[in-house]
Amino acid sequence: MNRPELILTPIEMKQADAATIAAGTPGIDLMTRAGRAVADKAAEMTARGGRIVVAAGPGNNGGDGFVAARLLEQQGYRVSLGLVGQRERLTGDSALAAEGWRGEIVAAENLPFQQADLIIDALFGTGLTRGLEGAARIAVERMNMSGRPILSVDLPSGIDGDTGEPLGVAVKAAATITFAARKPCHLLMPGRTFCGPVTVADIGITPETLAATGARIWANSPPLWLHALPRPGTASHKYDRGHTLVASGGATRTGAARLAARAALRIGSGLVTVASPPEALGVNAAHLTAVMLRGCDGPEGLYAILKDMRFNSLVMGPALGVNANTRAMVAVAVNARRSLVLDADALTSFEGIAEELRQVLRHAPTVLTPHGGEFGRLFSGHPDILDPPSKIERARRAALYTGAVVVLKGPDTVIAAPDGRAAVNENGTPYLATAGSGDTLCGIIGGLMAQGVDAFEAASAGAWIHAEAGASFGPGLIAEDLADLLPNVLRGLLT
Ligand SMILES: NC(=O)C1=CN([C@@H]2O[C@H](COP(=O)(O)OP(=O)(O)OC[C@H]3O[C@@H](n4cnc5c(N)ncnc54)[C@H](OP(=O)(O)O)[C@@H]3O)[C@@H](O)[C@H]2O)[C@H](O)CC1
Ligand SMILES: [K+]
Repeated sequence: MNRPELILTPIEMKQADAATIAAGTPGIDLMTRAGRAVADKAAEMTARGGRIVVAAGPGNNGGDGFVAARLLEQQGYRVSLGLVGQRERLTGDSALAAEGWRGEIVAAENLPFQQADLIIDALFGTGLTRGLEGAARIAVERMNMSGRPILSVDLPSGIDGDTGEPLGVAVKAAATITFAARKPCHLLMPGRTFCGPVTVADIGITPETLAATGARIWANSPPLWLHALPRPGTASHKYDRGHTLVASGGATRTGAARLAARAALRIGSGLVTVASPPEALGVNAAHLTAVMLRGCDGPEGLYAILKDMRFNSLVMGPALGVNANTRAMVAVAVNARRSLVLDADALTSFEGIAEELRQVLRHAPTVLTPHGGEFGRLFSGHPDILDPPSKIERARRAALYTGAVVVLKGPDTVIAAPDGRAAVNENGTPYLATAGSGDTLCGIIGGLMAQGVDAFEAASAGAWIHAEAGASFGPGLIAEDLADLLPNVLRGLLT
């Protein structure tokens, strides 16, 4: 199986860079390999003899641009190069790289972008510290307005490598070539949409060196969790595959729990039961077949059900109601020490009192699945959690604070564990933004935990599988479809 794909933050990348140099590879060699990779990619995108316009910045990103410019000219391209800043101010490896460029150097904002067959954006990479102003800003605006394809070196200039946020104006690239590993901005929104397809070039920094930085962010894909997915043995009994309990809302709010329950069953939970308020038993019974049904009158009812130790995984929140009753049910669930997924109303019931939730959560493996709005409500009054500009950091801090795995949903769903591990999902589809989609996701995660999958792997696998199912259907998707798309996704993973 492939290795999980490690994502490096700009700081970690600099550490890996420095460690490689300290181990004997000169920095200019790394830059030359990086520049060669850029030139190869540019040549792939442009017919021989075409016109390539390179915009170089004052740091090493610009150095990569100088190397690429030289190599492309040697290959017969007509290359123009422009610089932001003074040639004499270049230092270190980028000064060395600039020495290899014998052509003219113009001011970057005056480059003939309109006439380019390809623009190479080598203005700023991982060293960007603030929004672009002056000549750099004008150069980026002109590049974007030219309508010509742009290849960004490392990342689109103007995008923050850590967060994926534009710090002002930013390059809209047709493609991006990065080095050694992807950075968070290549996966997180909106950065991902500025990059175009991203190629990772090997410049001789080993996977061991990357890992030695202590990097703990991964692209969420099967190599991260496939080993943990349950595979029933020939002697498996349904009780070996766990029993998921899903709490239903009142008589007019029962659909969400059934969506979660069906997904839990499809993902392989041996048994699934909906715990329904007495007044909703009729409507739930009318719609359930393989999923079982139990009457459950609030916290006391739940306490009674959970005396049966075979219920090993609970899903609570979808349409459960935002109130003290829900809070009390969460407390009962947590005290029963079963695996727990809390979503929607089970989170919003703790609006502004995340401390109360944190107190109860210490007891059991728990996954919280908020979308951005629920996250903001739950942690209102916690600027330390809500304010970091990186979505990964926000999810991590929430995980650390609550002791739970946090799935912060969106087109770039981030899954974070209290120990600092984080995964970023990127296989979703906008069609998943539909009513009931989240209910299905928490059913999938609960169903995986019922089968003994650890919280972080269950949440990561659940987010990926859910997105894959949605993407496989595409236009017209409704939440009712999702559970029945799971077998096909599972077949692809397990056979
Ligand atoms: N990672 C690797 O293994 C390799 C990476 N390479 C390339 O190097 C860049 C990172 O290079 P670095 O020099 O650290 O950073 P940048 O080139 O991105 O930018 C730094 C310079 O830009 C100035 N700066 C920053 N923000 C702005 C701004 N908004 N406006 C104007 N100037 C700005 C900064 O100056 P300060 O004033 O902030 O001090 C620097 O002068 C990486 O992205 C790769 O492309 C290697 O070539 C190969 C190995
Ligand atoms: K760039």
